[in-house]
Amino acid sequence: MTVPRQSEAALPVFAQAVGKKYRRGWALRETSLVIPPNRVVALVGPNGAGKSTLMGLTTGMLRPTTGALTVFGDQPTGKGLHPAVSYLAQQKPLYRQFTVADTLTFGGRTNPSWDQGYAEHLVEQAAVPMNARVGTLSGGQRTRVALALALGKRPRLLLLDEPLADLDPLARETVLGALITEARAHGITVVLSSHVLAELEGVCDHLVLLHDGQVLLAGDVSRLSANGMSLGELALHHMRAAQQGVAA
Ligand SMILES: Nc1ncnc2c1ncn2[C@@H]1O[C@H](COP(=O)(O)OP(=O)(O)OP(=O)(O)O)[C@@H](O)[C@H]1O
Repeated sequence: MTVPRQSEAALPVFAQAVGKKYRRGWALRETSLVIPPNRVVALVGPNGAGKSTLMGLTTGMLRPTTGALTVFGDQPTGKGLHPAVSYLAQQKPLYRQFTVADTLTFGGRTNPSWDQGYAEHLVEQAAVPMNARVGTLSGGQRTRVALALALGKRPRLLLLDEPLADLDPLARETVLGALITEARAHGITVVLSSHVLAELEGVCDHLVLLHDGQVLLAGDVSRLSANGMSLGELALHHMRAAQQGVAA
């Protein structure tokens, strides 16, 4: 896959034959992948497929063993996130002793592109009290604060590693709805990893399916599912076929 250098700068993620080897073996092998702009991407695959590893390479927390990966044309340095990228880990690491207001102030101090008004608006929209300590919030409220922190940076790429795992079904629907509205309104590319395929249905328009450290399927859902399969059906069909060792 050859992409001119200039175009690479427009791509949220561009991976060329990327491999990542841990002591126990290869977590990702020869992975070539383009994540185009303005997509809401479902990053799916069975346990151990390499999803978190791909996220780690994109944030720069991990370095590739082989190949190269760029984020808007830049190789992640490992010295903090790319200025255009926000990352929300599953554990949503927030300071429990901080109030919500303190958390947003912290966001402002650590991000040059911080939009305080926008972050406050997102917290207010979620009806989370500004003066509440983070440690006293419910899982759903913490997720909304973590999202406000991630979006307040005004990222062009938002990485979410199983962000909804600790939410009840209603809160999942609300949080996803709010997230997608923001992403579409502001042209943010979102990469969402989840095992709950049903919740990605109607939300994600692009699919990256990993299996055993390799890309099994990647592309816009409308193009991949020519026979009308939903995103969930498509992913399950290919995962089953890969598990049985047959071509889908
Ligand atoms: N720090 C590490 N050291 C050694 N092996 C690791 C490390 N992190 C991940 N692995 C291995 O790399 C492979 C891919 O792991 P990864 O966490 O990227 O998968 P995943 O798709 O995110 O899985 P899950 O859906 O279970 O979270 C697995 O075999 C895992 O055991």
